[in-house]
Amino acid sequence: MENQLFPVFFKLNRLHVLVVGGGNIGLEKAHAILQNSPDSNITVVSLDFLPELETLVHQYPNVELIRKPFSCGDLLGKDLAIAATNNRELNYEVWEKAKSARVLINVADTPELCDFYLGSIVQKGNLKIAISTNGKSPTVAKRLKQVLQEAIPDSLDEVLHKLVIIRNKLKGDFAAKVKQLNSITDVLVRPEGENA
Ligand SMILES: C[C@@]1(CC(=O)O)C2=NC(=C\c3[nH]c(c(CCC(=O)O)c3CC(=O)O)Cc3[nH]c(c(CC(=O)O)c3CCC(=O)O)/C=C3\N/C(=C\2)[C@@H](CCC(=O)O)[C@]3(C)CC(=O)O)/[C@H]1CCC(=O)O
Ligand SMILES: NC(=O)c1ccc[n+]([C@@H]2O[C@H](COP(=O)([O-])OP(=O)(O)OC[C@H]3O[C@@H](n4cnc5c(N)ncnc54)[C@H](O)[C@@H]3O)[C@@H](O)[C@H]2O)c1
Repeated sequence: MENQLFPVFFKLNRLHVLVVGGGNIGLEKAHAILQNSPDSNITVVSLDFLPELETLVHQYPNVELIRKPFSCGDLLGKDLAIAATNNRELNYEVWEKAKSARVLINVADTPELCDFYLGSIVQKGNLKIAISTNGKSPTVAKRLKQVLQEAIPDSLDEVLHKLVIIRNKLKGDFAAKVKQLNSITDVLVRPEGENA
């Protein structure tokens, strides 16, 4: 198997993310997280911050910026960390400290050190699709996201809403419900032109 990554969907309003570095990459990662999870708890520790990061704080109350050099105490109480400074040795040090604190870490300039990658994300209402190229080409991940964003009809969210109603109305045991739900949604995978 080429890509052995296992995608998960974090509830970041219940977790706390540390970002070390308030430059371009720190901003990009914080922004990507907040686009998806606006209630994320994020602490950014950095010597200085891009003005865009300072603006983000006003928009997202659960984001805090702390102007200081990184120290291992910054990892206390954090669940995930992103090392995004412009100093490779320092990013390595953040990685070492995160590993001893058992905090999962993404080191933006060193994929080999990453416990997890951020994905390129398609959003259609309740539907979310995360794309990874196994770290090979984030640009291709971004392009594929654009293709899928266009290709998936907005009406799919209505389908999801209707299925919640149907799911709650179905009678019978678990197996019977699964059977009915599969039969109702069969149309989604039936080749075009084929009748039921
Ligand atoms: C998906 C996305 C999520 C996000 O960050 O939000 C993401 N990168 C995005 C964009 C992007 N990043 C880069 C470019 C420039 C062109 C290019 O290199 O392609 C572009 C494109 C652009 O900005 O247009 C440069 C880059 N990225 C990494 C390195 C280091 C290296 O590879 O060594 C370097 C080189 C630095 C240098 O050369 O100095 C590493 C990683 N970037 C990942 C994710 C992880 C792998 C994901 C996967 O498995 O595919 C991984 C491994 C770790 C991580 O960061 O989590 C986001 C798409 C946003 C969207 O969907 O719109
Ligand atoms: N994963 C990705 O998507 C990706 C994409 C492009 C670049 N990169 C890599 O990411 C790295 C960061 O790039 P950038 O453009 O964000 O750099 P940048 O210069 O814009 O930002 C670096 C930040 O690190 C902070 N910093 C420096 N020393 C610190 C310390 N001791 N404690 C706390 N903060 C400190 C600085 O204050 C600054 O805010 C580069 O090595 C680059 O190669 C990764």
